Amino acid sequence: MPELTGLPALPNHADAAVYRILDANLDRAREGLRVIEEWCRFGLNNSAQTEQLKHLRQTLAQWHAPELRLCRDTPGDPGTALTHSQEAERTNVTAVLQANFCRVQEALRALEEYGKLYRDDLAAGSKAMRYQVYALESEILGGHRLQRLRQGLTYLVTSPCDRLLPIVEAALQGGIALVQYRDKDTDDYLRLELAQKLKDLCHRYGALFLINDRVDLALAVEADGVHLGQTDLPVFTARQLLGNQRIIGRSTTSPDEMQRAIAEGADYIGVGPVYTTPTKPGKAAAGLDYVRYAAEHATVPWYAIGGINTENLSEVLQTGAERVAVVRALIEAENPTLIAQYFAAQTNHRRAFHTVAASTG
Ligand SMILES: Cc1ncc(COP(=O)(O)OP(=O)(O)O)c(N)n1
Ligand SMILES: Cc1ncsc1CCOP(=O)(O)O
Ligand SMILES: [Mg+2]
Repeated sequence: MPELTGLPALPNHADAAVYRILDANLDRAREGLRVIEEWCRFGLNNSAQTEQLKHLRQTLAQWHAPELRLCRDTPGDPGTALTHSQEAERTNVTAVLQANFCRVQEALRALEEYGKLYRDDLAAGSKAMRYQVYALESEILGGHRLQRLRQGLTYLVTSPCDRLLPIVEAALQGGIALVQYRDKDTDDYLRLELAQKLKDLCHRYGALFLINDRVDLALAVEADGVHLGQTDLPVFTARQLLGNQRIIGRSTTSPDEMQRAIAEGADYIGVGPVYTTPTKPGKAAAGLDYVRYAAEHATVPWYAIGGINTENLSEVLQTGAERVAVVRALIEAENPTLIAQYFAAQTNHRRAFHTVAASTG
């Protein structure tokens, strides 16, 4: 590599290619940071995060030396014509943020690796910056997670079936806000693979993705959280493993369990089974009385669950629920999109009713 002092000699072909890689990735990282910065500034009104992102962009600009720009050859770059079909699919702010965090991290990794052939300080600086961006991602999307949890009204809990991915995608197209991967019997290596695919799918639609029972799997696939029953890990232990940025849900079947789950720091609770259900054989129904109790006493988001379908949904909503979780109603539906749309419309309508009722006293 040429000396960096004064005007550089023209680099040979391999060096020029490295310079072009560095040039392209410095631009890519800065552009991605700018997209994220705009949300911190105008969407979150968070001046500390906005400043941090601006500082990162300025550091990248300082690294962008003239000799790197000089090697740019945009018309001769075969990559400029390539677009990924998912680039066009940005259905909401979360999807935009996720895509841009990913873009920045990839660019920083390329800068770190190719930077080693250019300047050690650029390589080391890119590595340090990548860790800062990971931390920012969990801060921004983590806070965002709880916000999205509060907004989400419809929850699909999966059960094993041959066409799980297309069924979940169809439900997401109908507006499902959360998906929980629940599968008790499959081998772990297959669960890991499927969980990863489901997470990618959910995130493409801006839905939250949680894992049933298994904190280790949730960590492995970087899920948005876990759902734990009364005999699963304690919320406190899961919190130690998952930190504050991920969602922890807890099943409850009685007022005592509800109060304990809230005191232990669950971010949301399942309330049910409202009706007996073959999905949880042998489990007694907690009934509509418990739904009524939740409507009056729950201080965290809560999902009515258990035996809920299009026929009894209005009864559950009229008893006070505004969020519902279902397995069979969607997994066994002939048209999961239509059913999901129905659930989304009814729960939205109910929330609007509750909002008006609260504002008029
Ligand atoms: C949203 C939601 N609520 C309740 C449950 C039930 O959890 P659990 O009691 O641990 O039973 P399993 O689902 O593990 O059989 C849930 N999964 N999701
Ligand atoms: C997992 C779970 N926890 C309480 S009820 C239930 C199953 C709900 O399944 P379905 O919606 O098919 O009745
Ligand atoms: Mg469980």
